Amino acid sequence: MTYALELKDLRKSFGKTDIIRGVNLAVNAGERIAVIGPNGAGKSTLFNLISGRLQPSSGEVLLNGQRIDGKTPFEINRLGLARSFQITNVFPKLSVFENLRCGLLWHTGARYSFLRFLSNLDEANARTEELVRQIGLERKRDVQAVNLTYAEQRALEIGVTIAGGANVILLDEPTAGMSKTETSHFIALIKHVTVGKTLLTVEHDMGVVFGLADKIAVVVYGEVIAFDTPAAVRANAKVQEAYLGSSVADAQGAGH
Ligand SMILES: Nc1ncnc2c1ncn2[C@@H]1O[C@H](COP(=O)(O)OP(=O)(O)OP(=O)(O)O)[C@@H](O)[C@H]1O
Repeated sequence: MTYALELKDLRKSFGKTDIIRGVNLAVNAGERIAVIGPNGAGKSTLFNLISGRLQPSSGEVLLNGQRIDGKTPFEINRLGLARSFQITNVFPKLSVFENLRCGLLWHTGARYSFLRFLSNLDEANARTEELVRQIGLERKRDVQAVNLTYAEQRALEIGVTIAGGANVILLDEPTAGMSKTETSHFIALIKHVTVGKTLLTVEHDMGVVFGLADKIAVVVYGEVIAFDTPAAVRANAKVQEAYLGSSVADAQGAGH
């Protein structure tokens, strides 16, 4: 069976310090995964290893069954994995529509051939209009990105991330900095635009985690100590002790 994303005994050391210590993870196509864990557990490092920003010390990363460890972020993106805030760019002076069309055309390789660019344009425009609708920014279609609200900018970033048609999407804390209302609206939006795609998020907000994820991967001290449904993870004694316990302790500490 081919997984959308598979990590095999993945390891990463910085100098003599082992940060990722033998991670195995197999994600089915179409699953939404939240990666959680205490500060410094290695979540961002894991995302950096998957997206090619960092090279593993050992182990394998497979995207749709194909080895991608050792490849550049650009090559990995071309193979169908998109990460927000890394590969994608929102250009402040371009409108919502123009930003989305750039993301789309960039991925279709239009920049290599002007003739191909022209022949693809009608189709690209239609697809871009659809993206504008998908991210709920129809009324802001022609507004420059710089003039959008914060939540709208984040929605646009998600739109640009999915514009290239990647089937595996990595999002770093997609709702960070949003109000409660914006957050619940945004969870619905993420669910909507990632239907049929495989999604991995790094997330600290437990409301988002339990609202969004089919499965949760709990990373503690460079290892995945649990990978299961939200209900099973919530009930997992090891997780309660290692992670949820510590966040209760943090919350209590913050109250003093
Ligand atoms: N380039 C690097 N060189 C050395 N150490 C690093 C490097 N990048 C990360 N680390 C260390 O690796 C550990 C894991 O960091 P990482 O950012 O992956 O954790 P995290 O789980 O994403 O934390 P947070 O939730 O705080 O973002 C930390 O101790 C960090 O200091």
